[in-house]
Amino acid sequence: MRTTTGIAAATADLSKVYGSGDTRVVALDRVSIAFREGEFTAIMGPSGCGKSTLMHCAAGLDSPSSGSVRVGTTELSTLGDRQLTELRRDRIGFIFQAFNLLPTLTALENITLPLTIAGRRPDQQWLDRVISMVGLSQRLGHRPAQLSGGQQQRVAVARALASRPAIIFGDEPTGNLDSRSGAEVLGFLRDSVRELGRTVVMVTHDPVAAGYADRVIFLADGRLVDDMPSPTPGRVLDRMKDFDTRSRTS
Ligand SMILES: Nc1ncnc2c1ncn2[C@@H]1O[C@H](COP(=O)(O)OP(=O)(O)OP(=O)(O)O)[C@@H](O)[C@H]1O
Repeated sequence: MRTTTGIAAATADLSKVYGSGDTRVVALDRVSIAFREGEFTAIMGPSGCGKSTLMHCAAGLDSPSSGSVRVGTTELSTLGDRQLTELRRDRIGFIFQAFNLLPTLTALENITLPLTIAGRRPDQQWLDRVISMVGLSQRLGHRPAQLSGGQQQRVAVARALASRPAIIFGDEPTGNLDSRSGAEVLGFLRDSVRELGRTVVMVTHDPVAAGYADRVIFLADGRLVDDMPSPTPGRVLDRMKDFDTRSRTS
């Protein structure tokens, strides 16, 4: 689904504060960022800088303390719990570090589970395209225990794509994979953007993973501090080293 704005999701002055008094933590401090349609963005920054919080707020999994989030043209604060659940189900795909597959279901059943729960019929042509893109056509009857870690994450990628979501969020999607399987999954995420026209936003610690993205945004102490187009692993690594140097000298 194309919006008229060309923006798949955006935050404006998004802040998130956890706790109060001595335990108060400002996880996000007035972050304004737009994720453009058809773009693959990586979110990076030192541990605890707010990457996961940004992703969770942008995906409607967590609510802002102040500021706003929209997905497409929908302002999330205008939605009730049920509408928010439906928006997540219908318009957002998720891929986590843990594959989160149901062990008793086959690969195909796992892929179509969100659609089954929503009572929707899969768009068969789209599903076939997704399954062949991730190379699972010969494994559809296997259960997760009969698949390698890389294959299980491919099932999770196909599951995230099955409903043709406007935007896919990945939280360290290659964190549990060896480098070869990780490279495959990153290649599929890139193909989801290039070939299937999706929008992908991924949190990662890995400069090599970020090198697959079209753009890397960097957070530090809850603030957006840099925005790098056409990243390479080398440039991302240099930027990350810069954070290390500053935190040692400050
Ligand atoms: N539920 C919570 N309650 C209190 N503080 C929290 C909560 N979730 C996150 N925080 C704090 O907010 C800050 C940002 O956390 P977040 O998980 O977004 O960082 P991150 O950049 O994803 O970290 P990492 O790279 O280590 O996963 C951290 O200081 C964290 O301790």
